[in-house]
Amino acid sequence: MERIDLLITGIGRLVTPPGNAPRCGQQMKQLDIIIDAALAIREGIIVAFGTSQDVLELMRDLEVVETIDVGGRMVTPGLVDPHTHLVHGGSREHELALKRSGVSYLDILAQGGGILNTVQSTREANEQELYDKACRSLNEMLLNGVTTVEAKSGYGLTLEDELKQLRVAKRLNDTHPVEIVSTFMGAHAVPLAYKGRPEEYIDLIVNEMVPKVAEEELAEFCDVFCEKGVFSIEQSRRILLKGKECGLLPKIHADEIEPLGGAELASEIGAISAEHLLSATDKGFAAMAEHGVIPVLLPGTSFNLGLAKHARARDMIDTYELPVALATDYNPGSCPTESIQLIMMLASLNLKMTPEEILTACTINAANALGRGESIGSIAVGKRADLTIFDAPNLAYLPYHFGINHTFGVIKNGNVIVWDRTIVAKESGKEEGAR
Ligand SMILES: N=CN[C@@H](CCC(=O)O)C(=O)O
Ligand SMILES: [Zn+2]
Repeated sequence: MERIDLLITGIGRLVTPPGNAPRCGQQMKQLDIIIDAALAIREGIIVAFGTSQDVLELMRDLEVVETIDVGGRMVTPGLVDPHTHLVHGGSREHELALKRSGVSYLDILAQGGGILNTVQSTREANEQELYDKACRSLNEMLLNGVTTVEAKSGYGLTLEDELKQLRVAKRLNDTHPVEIVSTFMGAHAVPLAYKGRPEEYIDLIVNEMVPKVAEEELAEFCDVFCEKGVFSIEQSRRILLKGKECGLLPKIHADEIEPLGGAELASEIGAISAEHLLSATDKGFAAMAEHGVIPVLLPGTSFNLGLAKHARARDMIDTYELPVALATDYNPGSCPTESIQLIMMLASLNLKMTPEEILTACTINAANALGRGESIGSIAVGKRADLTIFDAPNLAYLPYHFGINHTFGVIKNGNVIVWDRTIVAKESGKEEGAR
């Protein structure tokens, strides 16, 4: 008799974007909704879902090992956070007064603070300390309903310290229920030791760091902070093309503060995504649409930096038909929050995205920004059983009732990891190293 490992019943509302591909433009509003649903899982994979009546009929002759009733709650695909700086040492609350007095983000960096401050704390921390701190953040993300998280390096800025951050990310992936996707970001800032000699630091990145990270298979992506006073378009191109040559797919922090042309560069070199984009131009959006670059928007960062300007999500969706994704950008400087639900609220408030677009942006489009559209990001037969259970009557309730966590439960790889707002299991079905 065929076996079902977990049957989920009592789903008041099952909500998912359809398919595996990035959802562009008006497609972002189109979701599949099943009222009074059930879902069946075998070996971590969704094998059936539909109305309770249909699924229970299908289950009639099968051996069901475990059944859970979610009490009429709403179920969506597990949320995906495709842009974070998860692994780092220290925190930067001591810069708050400076920020509030009007000193800009880039000026704090130029004075040796900001990112460089966190570089110092990260270098001073050992792997266990970095692991423990990141693990606490990851637990917060999980409790918020997130099942996959991208994590960038970029607070080491020496070969050894970058590898240290990436090894911590790998260990988190091996031991924590949430899946971690690693990005090498040695080009996050020019370290103090190379002040005034950025080309020499870029030589180090290109000649030593990128090949070593690729050889040790410590990252899938390569990212650069392409910004005035940080890395120029030409420098970013050189680093990202080297990454691509070594098998690290390009991502880019693009046009966040100044319209340098990062969106155009992302298009030219075939980046999977371009992120931030507050100052990106129409030319940049058109190029991204032509080359299939996914915009990853980070409304928590513009909010926390107190900027009047926000990413032009409506133009990206309505005019350029881009597949917008959303992320926390969790980091100790510009966006110290793990809460994807706060980001959902800010996407509604400041980016004017609809609840349907927001769910699409946090699931299938975010999954595609990590090259994982085939396996996660939507509820479909054959996809991984990563699900979030919300204590909310409908999707609009999430950005509407803000400032609290609506996640009741999380299923990862078919295992119940969070139940009644509590982490109840430490394993996600990972084969190696699960705690
Ligand atoms: N903009 C560059 N990097 C991060 C901030 C990192 C930091 O301030 O520590 C970001 O994406 O916002
Ligand atoms: Zn970032």
